[in-house]
Amino acid sequence: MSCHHLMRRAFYSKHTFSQVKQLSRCWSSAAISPKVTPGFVAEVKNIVGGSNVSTADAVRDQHGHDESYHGVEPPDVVAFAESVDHVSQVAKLCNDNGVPLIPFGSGTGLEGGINASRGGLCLDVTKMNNILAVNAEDFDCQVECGVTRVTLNNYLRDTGLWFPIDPGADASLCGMCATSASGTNAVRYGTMRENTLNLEVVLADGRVINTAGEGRRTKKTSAGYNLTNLFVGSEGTLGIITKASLRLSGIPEATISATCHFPDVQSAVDTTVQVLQCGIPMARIEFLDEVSIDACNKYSHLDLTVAPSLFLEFHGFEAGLQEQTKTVEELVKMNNGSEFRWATDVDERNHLWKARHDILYACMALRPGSKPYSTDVCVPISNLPEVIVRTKEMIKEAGIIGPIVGHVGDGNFHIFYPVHPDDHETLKKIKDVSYEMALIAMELNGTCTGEHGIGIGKRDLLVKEIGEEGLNVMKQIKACLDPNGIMNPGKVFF
Ligand SMILES: Cc1cc2c(cc1C)N(C[C@H](O)[C@H](O)[C@H](O)COP(=O)(O)OP(=O)(O)OC[C@H]1O[C@@H](n3cnc4c(N)ncnc43)[C@H](O)[C@@H]1O)c1[nH]c(=O)[nH]c(=O)c1N2
Ligand SMILES: CC(C)CC(=O)C(=O)O
Ligand SMILES: [Mn+2]
Repeated sequence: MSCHHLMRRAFYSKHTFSQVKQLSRCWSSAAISPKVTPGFVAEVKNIVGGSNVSTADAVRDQHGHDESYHGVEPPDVVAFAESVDHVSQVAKLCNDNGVPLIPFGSGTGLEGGINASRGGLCLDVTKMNNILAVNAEDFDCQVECGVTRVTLNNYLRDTGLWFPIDPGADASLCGMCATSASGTNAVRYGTMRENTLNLEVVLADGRVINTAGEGRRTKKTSAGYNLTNLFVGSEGTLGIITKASLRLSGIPEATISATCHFPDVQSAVDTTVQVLQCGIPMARIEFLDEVSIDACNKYSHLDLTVAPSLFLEFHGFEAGLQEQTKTVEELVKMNNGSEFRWATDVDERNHLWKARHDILYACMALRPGSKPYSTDVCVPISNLPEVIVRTKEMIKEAGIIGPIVGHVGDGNFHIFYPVHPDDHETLKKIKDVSYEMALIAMELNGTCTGEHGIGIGKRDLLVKEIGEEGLNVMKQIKACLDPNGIMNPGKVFF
């Protein structure tokens, strides 16, 4: 462990979140990585242009944290790339000088992925925001790394196509590749893994590769190793993704949303399993426990019954949907669920899903002034009731507030703990319960993260999940692609 790392660790363990935030600002006036010299900054300016480089505190602070509870760790310098050539030259410069290089998509991550724990250069790619091609007949497109999900969908509106992966946040599409994001539509449309056809990646030494070969954008390939999926979920530790070829889907002819509630968690999850077993191609099946529903009612002005609930969405042809909704209604009834509350008109549907996506902010409003500590585990769906019920017991025993929401159709769920950053006692309880929950998920053949990634928060869990040997192979791959260890150091592994 480097001296700098030890210093940081000691520092963070002794200070409150707000002190750290304040002090890291003072710190930030001095270079964290001694290799970021004025000469180095001048060379970066030569590459991307003076106006695309900043060492201002405000800019570094803004780039030193994501939407998670982790404190601010600003980089020494922020550079804005405008082309692949910029990215390639900056990578080579960092590599030659041993300067940490942290790719920045849009900063919506939830595991501290962009924190500059070891200082260095943050490469912001938001200016690379061109939609390069839409091949409507082939259901695919190619975008530069800074294009966000909402921008792409607005652009596609008149084509009858859309990009369905929806983490709620308006993340950059290559940031979504980097974290292997998914969200509410994954039960029907898959995750970033299934929807990425090819990536252009700049490696640590500046080389540029296309993971499936230049220009390839097929739905299938058996050509060699799957480099595309090596980079999906690599969290900026293997290279900078500069372009993505993505699969698109047809906008469904008809869409219906509904909510219903249940006497307990088990019946909501049993219903989900039975719906999937019947082969109903649900677009969304989201679980919200009674605490989340209460938070949603208050924050998003809904008037739902405060009970474990499902938010459902059906996509398809009008006639088919009638059959599907009828079957699901019957299954809900069989499991003692309530009547459906329908949301058929577009405004009503948007309001419902906005409320679901705003859950993070709704939960924080339960404790004004709090920050969100979010968790993310995924298990085989039949084990979902057990992990949720056991976690709820731990939450009750610890005396903390922990609303649960889940992409139940995938066996994936989150708990958001609204916590005051200075409340160490509660924070410790939350960390303990979260850790235990991840261990339970793994004991039940699950993973410690379904969609948010490892970042800095789950590094010790990764080795438990993958095993020493598996982790060693990951480290060997990293060493092969990034021998100087400059790519987002301190993320995914220690
Ligand atoms: C309110 C809310 C709700 C949700 C979520 C966030 C928030 C704020 N998320 C998480 C989030 O949307 C997700 O992590 C994004 O995919 C990250 O994209 P950014 O562009 O913001 O990456 P960001 O800039 O935060 O970076 C994330 C990581 O990727 C790396 N990175 C970014 N761009 C890169 C590039 N071009 N090349 C290489 N590495 C790059 C970074 O270095 C970092 O390690 C989520 N997610 C989810 O899966 N399901 C969900 O339901 C939700 N819900
Ligand atoms: C845990 C949350 C902050 C985000 C998320 O993944 C969700 O709302 O589904
Ligand atoms: Mn989620």
